Amino acid sequence: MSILIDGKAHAARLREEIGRQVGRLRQHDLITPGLAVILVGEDPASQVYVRNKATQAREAGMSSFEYRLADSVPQIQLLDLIERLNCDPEVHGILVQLPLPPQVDEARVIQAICPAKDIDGFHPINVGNIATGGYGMVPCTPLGCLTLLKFQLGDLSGKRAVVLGRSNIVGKPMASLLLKEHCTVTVAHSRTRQLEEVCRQADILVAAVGRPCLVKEDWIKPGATVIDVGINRIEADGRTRLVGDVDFEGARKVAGALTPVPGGVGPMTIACLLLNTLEATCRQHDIPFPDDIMSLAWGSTSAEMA
Ligand SMILES: NC(=O)C1=CN([C@@H]2O[C@H](COP(=O)(O)OP(=O)(O)OC[C@H]3O[C@@H](n4cnc5c(N)ncnc54)[C@H](OP(=O)(O)O)[C@@H]3O)[C@@H](O)[C@H]2O)C=CC1
Ligand SMILES: Nc1nc(=O)c2c([nH]1)NC[C@@H]1CN(c3ccc(C(=O)N[C@@H](CCC(=O)O)C(=O)O)cc3)C=[N+]21
Ligand SMILES: [Mg+2]
Repeated sequence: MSILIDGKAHAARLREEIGRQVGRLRQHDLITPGLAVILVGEDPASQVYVRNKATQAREAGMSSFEYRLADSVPQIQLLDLIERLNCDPEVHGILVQLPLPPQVDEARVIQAICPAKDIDGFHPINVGNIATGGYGMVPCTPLGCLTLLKFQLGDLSGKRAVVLGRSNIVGKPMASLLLKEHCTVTVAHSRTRQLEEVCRQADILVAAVGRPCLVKEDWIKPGATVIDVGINRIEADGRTRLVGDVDFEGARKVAGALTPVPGGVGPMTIACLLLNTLEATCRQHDIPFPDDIMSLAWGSTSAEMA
């Protein structure tokens, strides 16, 4: 049986540490980190995430500003709001929940966000800086995955990593981060041939495809570390249930360690969003922050703790 990587517990620890740092900022520097979240439309799942983000931001001592816009909102109105938030000194981080409705140009909206306040790490300036080895905001979901991987495995150098999915918000930045950690990285997607064989090579398998239970037991190399990013709502026995992109019951027979859904990557995504907001706040006020923001995320690895 494999080790269960408890993302929920990790995220709670990380949020506590963030809360302490926020307390310090408020007391010594009289600054309260502020997070603005924009939600367009009424997608129920998105509403849950936005609510969780706002609640957890407040619990960590941050200010949270929520903007709910109608599905039919004209693009110019969204761009105007972003411009206002860019100039607002009480807002240190801006997140626009994706996807956006068809009348809105997603790339245009992302580029409107001031890169220093782009806590999602989606702005081309941040993407480019990360890809070329410089400083940039790191997207929250891949950062959460990397944090869990480093906790579980310590040094990732030389490991074979397979990232399943190539989206701008998960797959591509995940591959970029793993490469930075000196993994040998393969990115697989819907056109990949012999997908199962490719996956079976992986010491580290990150699944981010949005296909319920796609990854089966026999796609996994025995002992591999499996990170399941997928959040899929399925109907089973007349009720909806949340499942990942990995067949959990099968995978736990062969994997060395794996993340559950729920309780794995999801909570880490939100904790990393708060971490990015804290970091953005420090940078905007010229307050020193640990060079390696990860040190806050993984104070100690499981190997060190054992
Ligand atoms: N836990 C969290 O915090 C988060 C979870 N998610 C979840 O992660 C999943 C992925 O999200 P996202 O990256 O936005 O998804 P996208 O739909 O943007 O991208 C999916 C990727 O998977 C590939 N793919 C789809 N089907 C297959 C298949 N059968 N075989 C191989 N590759 C396939 C696609 O290939 P191609 O490019 O060729 O089309 C694409 O690259 C979703 O379930 C989403 O809900 C997302 C963000 C955060
Ligand atoms: N600009 C932008 N940034 C994002 O980071 C972003 C986004 N848009 N659009 C949607 C996806 C999805 N996402 C999740 C966040 C938390 C959970 C989460 O907390 N999940 C809980 C369960 C929550 C539930 O019950 O639905 C868990 O896995 O345990 C899931 C998914 C962030 N995303
Ligand atoms: Mg997408």
